[in-house]
Amino acid sequence: MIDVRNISKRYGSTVAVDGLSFTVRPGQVTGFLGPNGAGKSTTIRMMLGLDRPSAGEVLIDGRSYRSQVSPLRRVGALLEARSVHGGRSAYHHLLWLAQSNRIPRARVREVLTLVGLEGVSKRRVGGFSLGMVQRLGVAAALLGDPPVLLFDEPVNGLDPEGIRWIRDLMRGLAAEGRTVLVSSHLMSEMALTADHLVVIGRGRLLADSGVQEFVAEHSGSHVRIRTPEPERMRDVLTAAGLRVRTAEDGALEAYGAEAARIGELASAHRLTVHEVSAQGASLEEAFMRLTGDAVQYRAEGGR
Ligand SMILES: Nc1ncnc2c1ncn2[C@@H]1O[C@H](COP(=O)(O)OP(=O)(O)OP(=O)(O)O)[C@@H](O)[C@H]1O
Repeated sequence: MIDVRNISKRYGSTVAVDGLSFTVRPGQVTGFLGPNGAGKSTTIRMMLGLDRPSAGEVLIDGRSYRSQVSPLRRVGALLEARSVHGGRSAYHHLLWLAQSNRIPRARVREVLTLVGLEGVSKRRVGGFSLGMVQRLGVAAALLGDPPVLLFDEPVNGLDPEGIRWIRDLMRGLAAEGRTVLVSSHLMSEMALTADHLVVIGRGRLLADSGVQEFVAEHSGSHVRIRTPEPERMRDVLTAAGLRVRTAEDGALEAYGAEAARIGELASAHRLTVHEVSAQGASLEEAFMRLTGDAVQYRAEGGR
């Protein structure tokens, strides 16, 4: 379990993370979502003790990363743009990591097989494709068989097969009871991978909920109604407990009921309708709406 307690991080006048608190629980994939520059990487770096919070603390299974006795056995991480010595073979890269963390040599073969690199383990990493480098990064994260795993934008630059592989892997790790946190700026990807979402913008918490709840609360799906009697229609819908707003073109938008129910209400009150249509909203739109202010601020404030 990861316990983020009121952490903040300033870089000069930039507030990268601003009083952030949330908990990442075991047995599920938690998506850590936010637009570019929201503070995801900074938060993950603070979880790993690579950056020190200006305030607050992060506890992993009750202790800070720095005070873990065998960190690689407690927490595995795949960071963005990781640098691997290009002249080394995959095997020697992992062996070096294993030996410096007192992890048995046999585990190197195990993780190479786990990520499907056993056939190329003697090749120089410098000649690896992005997908292979990513698999090697995952192998390193799994080396210490840790109960907690952090993945920072793991699907960036991967082809569809690689994306599916990472997704299945993360779900498998969570199913084994591990704590899995994965950052992304793509809502659509998280909807397929995560069970739980932590959404941040401008370094602040915007949402912390199950994926299903998030969809129900933020998807904004509604029914669009065009009628020559909008006032009366609005009264009928409101009386039936629905939330109604008027769109820019004068049509009504009703939230909280299916199109069929609205058709029935109109018919029961002898209201003429010219259109009753269900309007789905994608999760991506929900995410954009939620983080819109944060992004706008960034565009104005610049980096
Ligand atoms: N070392 C640093 N020095 C100065 N500013 C930094 C540093 N690291 C991050 N920042 C700033 O902190 C803010 C948050 O950056 P961070 O990389 O954590 O965001 P992110 O959500 O991971 O975004 P991205 O998806 O673009 O990586 C940004 O405004 C960034 O410019």
